[in-house]
Amino acid sequence: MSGSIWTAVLAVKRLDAAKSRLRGALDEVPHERLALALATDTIAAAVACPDVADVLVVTGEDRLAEALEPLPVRLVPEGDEGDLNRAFALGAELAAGRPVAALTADLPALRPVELAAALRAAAAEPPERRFVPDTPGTGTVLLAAPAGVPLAPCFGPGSAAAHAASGARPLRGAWPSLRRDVDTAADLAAAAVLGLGRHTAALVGRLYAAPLNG
Ligand SMILES: Nc1nc2c(ncn2[C@@H]2O[C@H](COP(=O)(O)OP(=O)(O)OP(=O)(O)O)[C@@H](O)[C@H]2O)c(=O)[nH]1
Ligand SMILES: C=C(OP(=O)(O)O)C(=O)O
Repeated sequence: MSGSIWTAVLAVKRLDAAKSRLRGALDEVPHERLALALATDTIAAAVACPDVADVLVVTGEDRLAEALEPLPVRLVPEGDEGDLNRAFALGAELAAGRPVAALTADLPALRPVELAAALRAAAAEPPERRFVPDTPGTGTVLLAAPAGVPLAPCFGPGSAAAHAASGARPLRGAWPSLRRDVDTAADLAAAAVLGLGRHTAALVGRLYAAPLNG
């Protein structure tokens, strides 16, 4: 199955609390701007994916509206208390009969063609929930549910095992830019090797550029 069929749901934590494991990793870079850039690049890649018809961003962060203004996304207010799985479930309820792809918003190297390939694999028969583990294999970057099937997200520490235990099937494609979530400075360096999206690159690209004279 291919074509623009999916509703992508991305969750973004409030910037003052987001990406706490990255805080202070790059002292020249303001932390909240970096957290915003990571999310913006991920969301822009989802928008550019040919298999995504609709992008919902669930957040309690007011500053996201301005940053995402140029992109055709729907912002869904999360309410006061942050809870990642509740945020994904809230977005999934608004998917209007489409299959849902819940994606973490910390994939600054994400290439739309790799997301498309994963979504096509997720749409294979039989219709069932499928997920893509992160590069280390313990977390989850993508959880996909067919139309009419509850998303039942189990994101959080150890979510790959939790999603498997919930009956979702892991997808085994390579998709390095999809699997490369950024939690730490080492993850950001690895994402830079893959190629950062333009918002993140504008902030940190020069820190990872290869020296000109060896
Ligand atoms: N809307 C919403 N998004 C969340 C929440 N918690 C995490 N997220 C988002 O979910 C994705 C994956 O979460 P994590 O990798 O744990 O990111 P994080 O919580 O910002 O990072 P740490 O503070 O280092 O744990 C990121 O895009 C976060 O912005 C939440 O409570 N609400
Ligand atoms: C929320 C998750 O991200 P991380 O483990 O990278 O915090 C997850 O993998 O479910």
